[in-house]
Amino acid sequence: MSLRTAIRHSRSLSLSAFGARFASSAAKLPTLKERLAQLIPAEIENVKAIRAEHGKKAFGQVTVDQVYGGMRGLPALLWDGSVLDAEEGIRFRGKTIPDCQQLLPKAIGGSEPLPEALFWLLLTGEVPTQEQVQELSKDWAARAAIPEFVEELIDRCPGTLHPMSQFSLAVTALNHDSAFAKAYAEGISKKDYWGPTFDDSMDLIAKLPNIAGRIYRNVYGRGKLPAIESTKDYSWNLANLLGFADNEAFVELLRLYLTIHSDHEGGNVSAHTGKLVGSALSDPFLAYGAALNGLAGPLHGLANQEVLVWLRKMQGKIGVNASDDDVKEYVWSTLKSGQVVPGYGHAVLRKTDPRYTAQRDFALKHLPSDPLFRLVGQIYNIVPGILLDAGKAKNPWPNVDAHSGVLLTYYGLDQMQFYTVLFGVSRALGVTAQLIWDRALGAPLERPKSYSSTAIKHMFESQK
Ligand SMILES: CC(=O)SCCNC(=O)CCNC(=O)[C@H](O)C(C)(C)COP(=O)(O)OP(=O)(O)OC[C@H]1O[C@@H](n2cnc3c(N)ncnc32)[C@H](O)[C@@H]1OP(=O)(O)O
Ligand SMILES: O=C([O-])CC(=O)C(=O)O
Repeated sequence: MSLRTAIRHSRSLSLSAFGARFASSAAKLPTLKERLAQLIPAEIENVKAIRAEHGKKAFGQVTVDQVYGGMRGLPALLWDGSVLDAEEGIRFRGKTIPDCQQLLPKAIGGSEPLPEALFWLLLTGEVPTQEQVQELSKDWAARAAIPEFVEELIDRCPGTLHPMSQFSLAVTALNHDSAFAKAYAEGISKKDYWGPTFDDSMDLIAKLPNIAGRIYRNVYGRGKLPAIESTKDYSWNLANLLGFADNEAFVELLRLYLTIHSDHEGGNVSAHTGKLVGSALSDPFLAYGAALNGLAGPLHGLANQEVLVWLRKMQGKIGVNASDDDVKEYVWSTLKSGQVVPGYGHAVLRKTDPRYTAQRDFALKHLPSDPLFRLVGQIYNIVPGILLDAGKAKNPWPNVDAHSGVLLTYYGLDQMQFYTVLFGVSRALGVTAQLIWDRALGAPLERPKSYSSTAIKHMFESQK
């Protein structure tokens, strides 16, 4: 088959064609791994064709300011699961959040998308059937148990150790049973890397609820962990492990939460870290442990904790039904003391984050008169103007973290230090999806060039 025919062939295997072919016999629907195995050869050809045609073309200039400025806007990474537009926000394989809410399979009686479906979409670019999603839920439930020594490791952590540190410790320790590390040690061929990477990724995702639940119950004294239920979906099981499955609205919130926090293209700290560490052929557990350490920073995933801490401090200082003027004064005092307003601003986005909007819509539906939700809305009307007046932030609008904590708090999950763990459960979907593709496409070791300030000066002085 010629290159072009192969690419055309891969495109023609769109969901509809594929679905139609298998519609006659539901039993023949491929599993996620089988579907990936079908997609990989054509995608390898697709990438070859892109490189053959465009490989020597330039995106544009790299400026010295970009080197000093956190590489903003530098085109440097391949990431297939999602692409971020500064104005519109995220699209998962071309689909907006409202598209996903409409198109992805849901739980029976539910109205939010299932994160299982989002993972399928991220990996394949295709919307799975209800049945494929159910199979994935079952598969993850079957893989959910964590080794006893990891349970002991978590149990021995002092309650004062931040839940994110406990989370990253436990995820790193899962590398003990890595299929990829074992296969590599046994001399697996490069072309087969993706298989054990897929298996590890599925194990990792499946085990995160038990890890998160155990940390939550240990740190906050919530008693014994229930067993995973194999007939329930991933979010229900996570809610159950945390002790909130009785509340169907909370389970729906988790489904939405895990879907929208999963992926935000490749350059954010957690995604890029996972990809970078994976490029050394560290297995998915090691790569994701590293990603979690990045997510635990206050300018990234920890901002969801910081928002709630900040809101509570604000309420402590100016009361629960404060006037706009009091809120304004509090925001200015935050800025004047050299701190950031958590939950506002973004490295790429220049408009309100659609993940914020999705959570606001959820709040309007489920908790419209909650006082903390009202405060979040009040702040939305105040902070952007102040950040614009302050004149530094390039984006004065709220990001995803400005809204998540208020929803969790409403349902009784008010332990703010735990919030980033939930973010970490979700982000595993996006990071592992790309790790699998990276290994399938033979992505090389990442190793960009660095310069010292002296070298930069010399380079341009010698050009004068
Ligand atoms: C899931 C996520 O990771 S979403 C982001 C979560 N993080 C937060 O919400 C923390 C608050 N926000 C911020 O700190 C920033 O907006 C970031 C880290 C998200 C993005 O940083 P950058 O891309 O560097 O933002 P930007 O180019 O607009 O920064 C320019 C200046 O404005 C400041 N600024 C940006 N956002 C804010 C903010 N929310 N409050 C106060 N100052 C801000 C920056 O600190 C920077 O100041 P400096 O020149 O003194 O260093
Ligand atoms: O894109 C970013 O830099 C940060 C972010 O919102 C995310 O990772 O979800």
